[in-house]
Amino acid sequence: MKIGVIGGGSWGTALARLLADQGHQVMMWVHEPTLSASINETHQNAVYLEGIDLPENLRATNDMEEAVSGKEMIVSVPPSHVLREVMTQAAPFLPDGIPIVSATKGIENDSLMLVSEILEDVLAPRFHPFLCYLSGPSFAREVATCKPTAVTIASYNHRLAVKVQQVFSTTYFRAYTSNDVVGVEIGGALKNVIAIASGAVSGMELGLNASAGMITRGLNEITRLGVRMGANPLTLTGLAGMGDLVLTCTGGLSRNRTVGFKLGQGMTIDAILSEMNMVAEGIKTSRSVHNLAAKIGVEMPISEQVYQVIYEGKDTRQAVSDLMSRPLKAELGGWM
Ligand SMILES: NC(=O)C1=CN([C@@H]2O[C@H](COP(=O)(O)OP(=O)(O)OC[C@H]3O[C@@H](n4cnc5c(N)ncnc54)[C@H](O)[C@@H]3O)[C@@H](O)[C@H]2O)C=CC1
Ligand SMILES: O=C(CO)COP(=O)(O)O
Repeated sequence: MKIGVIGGGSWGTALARLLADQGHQVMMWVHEPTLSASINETHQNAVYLEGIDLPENLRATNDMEEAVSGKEMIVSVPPSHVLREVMTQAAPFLPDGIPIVSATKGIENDSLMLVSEILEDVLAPRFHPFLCYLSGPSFAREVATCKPTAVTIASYNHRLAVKVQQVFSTTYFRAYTSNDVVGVEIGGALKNVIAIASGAVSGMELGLNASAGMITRGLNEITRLGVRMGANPLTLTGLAGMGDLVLTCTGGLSRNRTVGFKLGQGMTIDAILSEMNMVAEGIKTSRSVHNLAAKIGVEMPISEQVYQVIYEGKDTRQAVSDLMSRPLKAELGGWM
């Protein structure tokens, strides 16, 4: 197949490499003008996935038309804050009737839209039946080094999900299908916020009990929001929910966990961001969740503390103290 990948960050590059590894002709659109030339010359993405060799049938371009027109499948992987802008640029060149696979995780700040809602906003209705969402525990570097990985592909269109599942699955990459788009999206977006909290717990050296408590209560509030928005709670016990939450909260490769760890050690968010060239989606998502939870009346105590630490400069130890002194309650209240 001829496949276009929109977004040449670490995840776009890892997915493009996976597809090229299967023999497909892959053209990857990258934002930075100098990066496309360097990828084509060196067959490495030195900025976002250093040290990984890329096959010759993976090419990069800055020209959106070249990346999109004439393709038989599109993979959309920009960070969520530029997704609307980038896919608006791509829309005029999209061929009709081809799968559009989104792998971005996040919730848009001002509109509070999920990635699926942004894409449906930007793309004409005839493209909507061809949208699907790939999510789950999948560090780019591990996928790029062929480590066994399992993900979920969600779509309202079951036949499309099965088709895309077959295109992506390899001996080391196993995709499951789901019809729960909202559940898969909420899991992927919210785990990044909880990973910041979990990293902060480690940065403050609060111990393993606290980490396990944070992950479990994090899953509780993710499920509460998901169910309110129409998700199947079982989706949130699956790969795109608990799976990705555990990976991101515990894995050293997580950018979100690293941001939280540094906050827990006392660094300011500005200082942390000044040394990062990659995205930690949980930073912006915590702001969306703060507004979304207030708008629809869902209690999200951990996400709210992450918001206050990042956007209001609250001390991380005070945040933990505030969480521990909330009114006592039953474990399974709220979403059952
Ligand atoms: N890296 C990973 O392991 C995984 C990432 N994801 C998700 O994939 C999405 C993309 O993240 P990564 O590939 O990790 O990105 P990254 O953090 O590796 O790189 C940042 C990306 O943002 C792009 N960018 C920055 N400013 C831009 C602009 N103004 N216009 C267009 N593009 C711009 C850069 O070109 C680059 O592609 C995120 O939603 C992330 O949560 C999902 C699963 C795994
Ligand atoms: O989404 C991811 C793994 O599934 C990547 O997590 P980070 O963005 O925290 O690195």
